[in-house]
Amino acid sequence: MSRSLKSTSSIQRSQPCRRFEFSEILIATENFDESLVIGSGGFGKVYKGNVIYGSRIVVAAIKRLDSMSKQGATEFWAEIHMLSMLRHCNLVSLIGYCNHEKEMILLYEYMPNGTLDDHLHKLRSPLSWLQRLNICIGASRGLHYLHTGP
Ligand SMILES: Nc1ncnc2c1ncn2[C@@H]1O[C@H](COP(=O)(O)OP(=O)(O)OP(=O)(O)O)[C@@H](O)[C@H]1O
Repeated sequence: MSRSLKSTSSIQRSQPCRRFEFSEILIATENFDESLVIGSGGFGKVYKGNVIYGSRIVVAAIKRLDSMSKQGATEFWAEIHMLSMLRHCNLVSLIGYCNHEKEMILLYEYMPNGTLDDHLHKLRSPLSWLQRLNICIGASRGLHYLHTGP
């Protein structure tokens, strides 16, 4: 997910991606309560939950690998290795991960404004052309950073 629709919170550049205990994930997701599911993708369900990060409590999007997913350990570790080195204001930050027995869980900074898809196709208030232009510029900056590196 790109971060063209900016959130108000931001993860500090200096904060590294950290390993979370499974017990922390269970608390944050209230034992993977369905009421906290905010979406679902190729990796699995995504939950919204509060976690302790550094000295703060932050809202996280918590992606839990589904055993039926075509993605697996290779994609999980690749995501951690790649995203833990990258920080850019137009990319969603990976804040941590949890690997416990067969559980593979990724924690990202929560984006409160929804997805670009929501704004283009689902929400009632249409984006202005200026907003669309700024989204294109932000996405391009994020992509440029991914191509050229930190
Ligand atoms: N950081 C986030 N903040 C808020 N909501 C998120 C975040 N990440 C994912 N979501 C929600 O979960 C849904 C699924 O996201 P996910 O990234 O798993 O799937 P995707 O974007 O379809 O990508 P893919 O299927 O290629 O993994 C999104 O559409 C969005 O609603």
